[in-house]
Amino acid sequence: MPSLESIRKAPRANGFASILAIGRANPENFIEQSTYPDFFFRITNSEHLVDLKKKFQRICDKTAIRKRHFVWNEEFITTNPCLHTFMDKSLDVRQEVAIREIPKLGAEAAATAIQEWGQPKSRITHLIFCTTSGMDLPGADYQLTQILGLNPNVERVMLYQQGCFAGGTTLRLAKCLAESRKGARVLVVCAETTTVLFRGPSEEHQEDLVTQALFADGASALIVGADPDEAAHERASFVIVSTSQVLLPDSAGAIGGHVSEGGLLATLHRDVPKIVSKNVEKCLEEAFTPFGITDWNSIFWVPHPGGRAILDLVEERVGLKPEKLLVSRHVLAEYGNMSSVCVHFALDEMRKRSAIEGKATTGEGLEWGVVFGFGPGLTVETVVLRSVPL
Ligand SMILES: CC(=O)CC(=O)SCCNC(=O)CCNC(=O)[C@H](O)C(C)(C)COP(=O)(O)OP(=O)(O)OC[C@H]1O[C@@H](n2cnc3c(N)ncnc32)[C@H](O)[C@@H]1OP(=O)(O)O
Repeated sequence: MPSLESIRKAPRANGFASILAIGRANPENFIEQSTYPDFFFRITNSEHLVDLKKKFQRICDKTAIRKRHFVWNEEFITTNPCLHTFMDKSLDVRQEVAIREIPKLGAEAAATAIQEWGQPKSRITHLIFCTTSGMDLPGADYQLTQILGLNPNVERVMLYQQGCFAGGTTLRLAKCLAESRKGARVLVVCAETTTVLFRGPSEEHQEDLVTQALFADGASALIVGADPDEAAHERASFVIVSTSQVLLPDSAGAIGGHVSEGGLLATLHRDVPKIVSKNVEKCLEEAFTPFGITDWNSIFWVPHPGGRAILDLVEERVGLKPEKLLVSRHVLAEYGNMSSVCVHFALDEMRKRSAIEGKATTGEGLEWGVVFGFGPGLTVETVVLRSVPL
């Protein structure tokens, strides 16, 4: 009889978990941010709120967002008057769309990742599905398993209602799963939609205008596994070296989201950029001290682009060269804040740009890099990556 110790040890992977493929998807429908204030006030019958519209225009102008994609369209909003007001009962309408669209959008991103990976989907052993949109039982993980025809014995983890830091959470969990069993291949899917939080403007709740100006719809998918099978042409883009999660001091209530009959109401305190930027260096020190790295311009950067002001203040406080945050700024500009999805888009963008620009590695020619997830709590996920040679 084998000993318990040998049973425990035998099936573990030898190496670090790596990202073996990245896929993404956005709904076809998109709206340019320059036209969004007119559109938003028109479709919610709010054009009489002239000053509020001017304020919304000022906010949209400052977001540094060029366009955002949405699963919903004008007809959906105009035919559902409960979405024109601030807090009418609207959960059923929102749920119906989110429960239908989230698995579909996720499946689209997953199909792209599986295609790049080039392996039979029967090799997928685990699924992590993450969304802040449309809770259901069985959940979006089940729906995705059905749509893609994954093995019924795929081991699923469903993460609902985590918020924007969860792009990092999924990397942390995928690393644990991939390294815990030889041959494990983890499909990570994040999918988000604003269907849950779209609402008409209100003079009494002007802070919600920031939410209406920032968030957007999209999905990302990764295949994560250790010990790439070179004979089968598996190839890593980034190695996941270490992960950590922390709650920031004095940040309670800074970012939150409350679900009620009126949908998901996000709260974003004005000080979010200040709180995040004040704490980023400590996160970096804790994550990189074991590797002897102290020059934050010597690593590649993939922070969640939660808002332009967050990126600006992080850049200023850490003393980063302007090119360090270009990839995150690009994702914010072209897609808006897609919550958990954003950092995965940024990783995809980074490896592709690095290849096009003839850089030596997937991380802009650098060896080490960091992914930051920021979200409710205020929670920060810090993920240390190693790039791979191109
Ligand atoms: C959901 C998750 O889990 C994780 C997330 O990603 S949460 C999202 C995190 N993102 C944020 O918190 C947004 C960060 N903020 C920003 O990027 C910027 O402040 C912004 C783009 C919204 C505005 O840019 P800015 O440089 O601050 O412009 P500024 O001129 O100061 O503000 C524009 C208007 O917005 C208002 N405003 C800015 N931030 C606000 C806030 N958090 N709440 C309410 N109003 C706000 C200002 O009062 C100002 O109004 P007036 O023009 O009437 O004076």
